[in-house]
Amino acid sequence: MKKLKDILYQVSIRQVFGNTNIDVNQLVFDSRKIEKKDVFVAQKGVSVDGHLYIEKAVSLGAIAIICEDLPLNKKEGITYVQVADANVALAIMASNFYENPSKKIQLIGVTGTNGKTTIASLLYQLFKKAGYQVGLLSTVKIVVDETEFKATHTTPDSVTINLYLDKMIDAGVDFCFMEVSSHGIHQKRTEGLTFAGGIFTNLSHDHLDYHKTFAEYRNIKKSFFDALPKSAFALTNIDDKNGDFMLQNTKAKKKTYALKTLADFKVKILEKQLSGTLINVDGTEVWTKLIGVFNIYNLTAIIATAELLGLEKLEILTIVSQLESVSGRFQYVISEDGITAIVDYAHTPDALKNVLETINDIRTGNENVITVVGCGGDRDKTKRPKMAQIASQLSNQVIFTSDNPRTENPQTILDEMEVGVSPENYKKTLTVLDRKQAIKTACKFSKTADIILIAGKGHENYQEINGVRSHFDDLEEVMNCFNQLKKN
Ligand SMILES: CC(=O)N[C@H]1[C@@H](OP(=O)(O)OP(=O)(O)OC[C@H]2O[C@@H](n3ccc(=O)[nH]c3=O)[C@H](O)[C@@H]2O)O[C@H](CO)[C@@H](O)[C@@H]1O[C@H](C)C(=O)N[C@@H](C)C(=O)N[C@H](CCC(=O)O)C(=O)O
Ligand SMILES: Nc1ncnc2c1ncn2[C@@H]1O[C@H](COP(=O)(O)OP(=O)(O)OP(=O)(O)O)[C@@H](O)[C@H]1O
Ligand SMILES: N[C@H](CCC[C@H](N)C(=O)O)C(=O)O
Ligand SMILES: [Mg+2]
Repeated sequence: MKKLKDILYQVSIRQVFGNTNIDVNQLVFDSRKIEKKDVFVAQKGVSVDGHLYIEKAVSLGAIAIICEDLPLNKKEGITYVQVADANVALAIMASNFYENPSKKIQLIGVTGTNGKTTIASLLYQLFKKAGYQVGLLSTVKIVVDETEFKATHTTPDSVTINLYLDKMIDAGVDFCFMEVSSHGIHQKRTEGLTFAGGIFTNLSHDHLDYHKTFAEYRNIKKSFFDALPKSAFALTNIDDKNGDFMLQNTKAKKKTYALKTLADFKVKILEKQLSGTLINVDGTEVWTKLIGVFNIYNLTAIIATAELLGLEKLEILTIVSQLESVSGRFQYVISEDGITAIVDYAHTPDALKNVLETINDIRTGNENVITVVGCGGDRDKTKRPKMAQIASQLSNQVIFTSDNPRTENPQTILDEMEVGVSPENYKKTLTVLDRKQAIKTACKFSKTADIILIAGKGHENYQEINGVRSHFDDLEEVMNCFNQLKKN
């Protein structure tokens, strides 16, 4: 058992009622999960206020309450601690509770609009192949060296982060690569962690429902670099408009990577094919299975990171040529009749544009590009017309369909997308609400050499409609269609 006073170390406390020299069981922020002797941290959430559940937590056995606003009725025998910021307090307490695992590991955070999962997952692969024990906290999964766990968020809550970092310490992990989302930074999920390095990928339109303005979104990302310690490195994509801005106030060692601008780490693209890309790294030619200029940015970031973490250049380049693409990121299958289907997680305007430009770059000429795309419900609505315009502009045919409608009316989402299509592209577009049928339609429309892009859901193996998640897998669906075509 841990003492409450020990896990409160370095928390900014306003007032204490009761004894802090008490044994506590777990640190919990959801009253529904409270057990005897737990500490309940009340967070002012996005949809409800956790302070409303203080009494419930006490009735279920909580022995201490951490909150921003003290309740009027305090119960005898319960310790109440008023803190300046409950999210920050939770994160610091979570680090203390697990005895600061981030200090015992080389923790690298990856932030930016797109590319976080790709970079973190490739770094995981690279360091595993180099013989290290490695950890990964990503949108797709959490990995403690070789044991996989389900991920629910891109950046989990601070208790979950520290719990897995602690498991990593037990498993002898040397390096952990984690995605740092803007929600994560804003909700202080990464507060109090000791990072050995931070990587910035790029910044473009996303989450403007949550952050309201682009400047606010950008400043949140920057605050991650502002908080890095002097001992860490801060690696930025200097070709990105905001690459420089991110490192303006960091104390960490500033490092840059680029394909175009002068930078500490630079890579040149020599040849692009559907099977991979030939690159030049400081005079050495390397073949990679990764496709698309955006992925070469990701690759440059991982080569730079591996060097900054002390790996030998030759070893890095040898491993780079063996890296496999990440699931649901430009993952492709080719049918027996020679139709290519690409499944990609592009769910932002910039990502969709990059993927379609990549396809147009590697296509040979006469084939058609047929895109199946939708937009998620309960997410940034302003992405919708933009993504529809990009899809219709850069494809020969587009089928708009449902992504994860969540609690929204799927037809409304499609209507909001269609507003973005310019008149000259009207005839290219079609709406098929049901995603399975939309994929089938794309297959029916295509002939030998055509390319079908199924965008937005990548690795996801579910579709969320009205709070219910049913099994759905874009790759599985398109492969079924290809098999059906074969039979007919
Ligand atoms: C919008 C958002 O980020 N919401 C996150 C937030 O939830 P919330 O603030 O809405 O929580 P709430 O329901 O209002 O509850 C407030 C507090 O009361 C507590 N509570 C609530 C009910 C109750 O009966 N008892 C109780 O104690 C809750 O545990 C919570 O502490 O805090 C929760 C606990 O940490 C998160 O699970 C939840 O993620 C939701 C599920 C979510 O969908 N988040 C997405 C948007 C997200 O975070 N995405 C980013 C990636 C985005 C990207 O880069 O693409 C991510 O990092 O995953
Ligand atoms: N460096 C990049 N620049 C622009 N687009 C990219 C880049 N890397 C990947 N993409 C595109 O973005 C999609 C998502 O990539 P990835 O999953 O790596 O991003 P992410 O930042 O982890 O996203 P999320 O915010 O959902 O966690 C890919 O499927 C691809 O279309
Ligand atoms: N991390 C992103 C993923 C979006 C994926 C897309 N398929 C959707 O459901 O909108 C989000 O939660 O906004
Ligand atoms: Mg991700």
